[in-house]
Amino acid sequence: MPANESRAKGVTVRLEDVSFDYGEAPFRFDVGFAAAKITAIMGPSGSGKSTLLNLVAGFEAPRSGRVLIDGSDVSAAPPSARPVSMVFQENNLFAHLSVERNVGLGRSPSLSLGDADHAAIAEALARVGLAGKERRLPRELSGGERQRVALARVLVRDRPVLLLDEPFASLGPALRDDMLDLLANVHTERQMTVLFVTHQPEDARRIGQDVVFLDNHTVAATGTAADFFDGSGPDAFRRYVGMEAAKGSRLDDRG
Ligand SMILES: Nc1ncnc2c1ncn2[C@@H]1O[C@H](COP(=O)(O)OP(=O)(O)OP(=O)(O)O)[C@@H](O)[C@H]1O
Repeated sequence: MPANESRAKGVTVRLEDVSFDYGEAPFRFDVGFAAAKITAIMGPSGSGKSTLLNLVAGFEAPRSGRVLIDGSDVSAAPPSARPVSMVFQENNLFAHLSVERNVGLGRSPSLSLGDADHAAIAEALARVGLAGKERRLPRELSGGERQRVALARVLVRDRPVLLLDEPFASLGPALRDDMLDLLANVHTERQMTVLFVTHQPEDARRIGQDVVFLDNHTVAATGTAADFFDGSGPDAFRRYVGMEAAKGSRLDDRG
């Protein structure tokens, strides 16, 4: 994209007295996310992290309350009408489409792409280190490269809010570090508002500016990453991080 073309900067995201349920124990979220920051969303398995992202993305609708993006009520808007991109742990790509076309979907869902679109796609693929792999199919890429394609699609889509649901969880530690660096650099350039679900305290600490900690289908604590990680974070969070660290060391023992 030419330097003078305007880019979407991060905007605030707010769940205002949102309630939701899948027919069982209800969720309740009343929480705001600062514009242009990376917020790590953490919490035990089943606490509601993916559900929260799905409410922001529009894959689920609140029973009551409102989802506000940049102050506008998007509660009734379908996902495609929200200024949001989302990257999942895997399966972000269409298996039968080339890298280039998978990224192109971020510009045009019908893949009607003009010269400017092709230039933006090439720039994004170069940015994530995939120049030369445009014609490959997803199965011809490594797991890390597939997540880079998903990130390139986010870049060409250029929405002000980026939702990441454990995007690097299936990658090994070295690759994960590379992806975190790439994400941090892209965030510095684009300044989008990032909601980043992760089970890895070290990932949250490395790129998170704020932390939202969920427990039992609701927000148990919020604060800056510095507050959470300097030892003064909430008790429930310290217990959770202790449990995750213990799990990690058991895995290391096995490896
Ligand atoms: N589509 C669904 N239908 C019914 N129940 C669901 C559905 N999706 C999630 N749940 C339930 O809602 C609760 C919260 O799930 P959610 O995926 O939001 O948790 P999470 O914090 O992201 O967990 P994890 O860390 O394991 O990914 C869980 O008890 C889950 O079983």
